[in-house]
Amino acid sequence: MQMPALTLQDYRRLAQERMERPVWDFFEGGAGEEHTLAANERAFDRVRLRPTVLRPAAGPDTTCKILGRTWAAPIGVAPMAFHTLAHPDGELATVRAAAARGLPVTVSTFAGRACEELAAAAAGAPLWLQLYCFRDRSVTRRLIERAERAGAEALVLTVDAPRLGRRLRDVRNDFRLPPHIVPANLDGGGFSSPAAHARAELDPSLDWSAVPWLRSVTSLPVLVKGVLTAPDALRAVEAGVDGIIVSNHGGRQLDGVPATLEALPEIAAAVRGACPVLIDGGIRRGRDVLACLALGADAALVGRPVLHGLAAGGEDGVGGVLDILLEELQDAMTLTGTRSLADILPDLVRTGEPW
Ligand SMILES: Cc1cc2nc3c(=O)[nH]c(=O)nc-3n(C[C@H](O)[C@H](O)[C@H](O)COP(=O)(O)O)c2cc1C
Ligand SMILES: CC(C)CC(=O)C(=O)O
Repeated sequence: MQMPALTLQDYRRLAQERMERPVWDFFEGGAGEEHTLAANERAFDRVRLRPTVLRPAAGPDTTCKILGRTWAAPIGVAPMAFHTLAHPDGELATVRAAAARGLPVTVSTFAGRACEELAAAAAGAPLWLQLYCFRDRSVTRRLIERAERAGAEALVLTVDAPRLGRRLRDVRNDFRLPPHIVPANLDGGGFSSPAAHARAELDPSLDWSAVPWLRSVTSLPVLVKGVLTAPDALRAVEAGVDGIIVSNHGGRQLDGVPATLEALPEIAAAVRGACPVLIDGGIRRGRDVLACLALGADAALVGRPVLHGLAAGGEDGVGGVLDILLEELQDAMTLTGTRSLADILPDLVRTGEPW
């Protein structure tokens, strides 16, 4: 009998057993020598939690409010292309699993399932759309209109990808999507090589004027994803964004940029509550979420582990991954004497040597 998966690492192993090597490499890989990719996870190994004892915190309140909506916990699913590569149900399974737990999903521009069916599956849980800006802005505008009509609640503009990073695993594998894997919310073709398609179609000249442009075509809140420094965070606030996602794209863009957990404190200090600050990259345990909040984030988004759950068991697998994170977060809150997210203050963490 197979042992049940108890950690996100268990799900990672289960997924690897099931996936073909080039697809695994596309999911897992990062840019260049993958130093930043590794640093994202390693940064959490330097965190030391400082519990407060004899402050009963059983059944801690994990709920949080982001952009006026209550999330069951400060945990969401980061946008990732082509969940259909991991499981035929793709994003439908992901959204169902997250929504059943009161958690939000950000759907990628390159989602493999239609945003209308995803919005229906979200059944009232928040659903956001991630945007890549195309050279042909009418493509982006049509995508926004479609998602808005379907019920998407916010737009997440990815700002760290004027060109796609050098993902050497994909280059070596000459990675191609199988013909049946296509972005369900985009028209046209030429999608088989994600790298070549991105190079040809995404707008390399995107600048801050994208934010007022988005405002002119939609009334949805706009977040920017991919900010790593305080000056850029301040520019984002000046541009009037509704939220900032501290992200290095899971180490897939520029190798050599810092781990997101390292970048977070200066950004949170600069933003000073002007808008929500979210983070993604390397979050693999419930207590990692606690560390993100202590260092200034309002919520944390999880990427690859969701694809691992999906590959291992479809909707149930994603549910399993999210349940582990939720239970580990409750565990960490109870054992640190943290009754609600308001109790999570910078003093909860110190930095030490990696475990
Ligand atoms: C397979 C894969 C596809 C991704 N696709 C997108 C995408 O379409 N748009 C985007 O903004 N970020 C994309 N990302 C980056 C994630 O949103 C996120 O920043 C990153 O995966 C978080 O790190 P983690 O995987 O360590 O949790 C992708 C990441 C992976 C692993
Ligand atoms: C299809 C790609 C542009 C999406 C992706 O792999 C990424 O954004 O990391």
